[in-house]
Amino acid sequence: MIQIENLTKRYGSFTAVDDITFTARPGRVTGFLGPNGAGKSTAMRMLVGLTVPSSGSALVLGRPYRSLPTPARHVGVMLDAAAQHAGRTGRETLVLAAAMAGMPRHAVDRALERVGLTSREAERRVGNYSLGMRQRLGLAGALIGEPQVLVLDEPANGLDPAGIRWMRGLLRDFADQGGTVLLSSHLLHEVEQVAHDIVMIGGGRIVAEGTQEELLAGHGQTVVGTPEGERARLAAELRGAGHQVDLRGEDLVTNATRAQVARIALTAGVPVTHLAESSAGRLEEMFLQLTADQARQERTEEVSA
Ligand SMILES: Nc1ncnc2c1ncn2[C@@H]1O[C@H](COP(=O)(O)OP(=O)(O)OP(=O)(O)O)[C@@H](O)[C@H]1O
Repeated sequence: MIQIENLTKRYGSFTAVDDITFTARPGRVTGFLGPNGAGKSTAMRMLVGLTVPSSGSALVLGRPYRSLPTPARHVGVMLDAAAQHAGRTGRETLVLAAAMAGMPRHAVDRALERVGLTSREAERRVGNYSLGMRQRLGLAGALIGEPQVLVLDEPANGLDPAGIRWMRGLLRDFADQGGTVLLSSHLLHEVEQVAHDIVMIGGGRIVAEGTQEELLAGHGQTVVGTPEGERARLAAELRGAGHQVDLRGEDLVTNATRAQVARIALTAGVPVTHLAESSAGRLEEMFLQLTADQARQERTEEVSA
């Protein structure tokens, strides 16, 4: 179990992680999803005691990570697979990790086998590994202490499609055996494929949270186009009839069905220029919006720099 409560990190006047609260439960894979710069890595670093929070708390198995005795026996962590010592072989890297975790040497062979690195590959220097091999080695290091919890930052980075499928299976199996998995990703489809629960973060804040079914299901939304001058009136009529309404750019998006919208618009005498069922789920729309916002912000920062 991972419990994050009101966790915040400020760098000067900039808030990288802004008052986030969520729980990652045993037996489930929790996907921590957000565009680049959303605050995922900062939150994970706070979780494992590498960055000091400005406020709030992060507990793993009911305790701060730093107070766990032999943390690697409880929590497997992979934050930056590219940061491994390039001069060591894969096996040496794992022998060290096993020693630090107080695990016997045969744990190394078991970990190599679990991540699909051959003994021959394990004898090569990490500096000569592909990014995908480094990810496998990083995961082997995280698994070496037979932990109940995994904290993985972008674990699928650099893996080919077969590797991604393999990783998905491994993480699902880990959760099926009662483990807790928290993994971050900036790719919605990657998270969709593996996570039972999703926490979506943008600009340091949680913008959506729930089970995959709750968040990814099409929510029966209808997209309505009306002339600009009529939009507010139709929104008010829809809200008056108990429907939810969002104004998104030129469109009005509502949870009312097309038939309900048509009836209400007709009664109110509001012209409708188009009326369609939303093809994307709520999460996908929010995610695209977040990514677009982030890109806009980066462009603005570049211009003002
Ligand atoms: N030490 C630091 N000092 C100042 N700002 C920082 C520091 N670390 C992170 N940030 C900023 O905090 C924000 C969140 O960064 P973070 O690395 O947590 O995002 P992320 O969601 O993991 O993104 P990515 O997918 O690109 O790794 C970014 O704007 C980043 O520039």
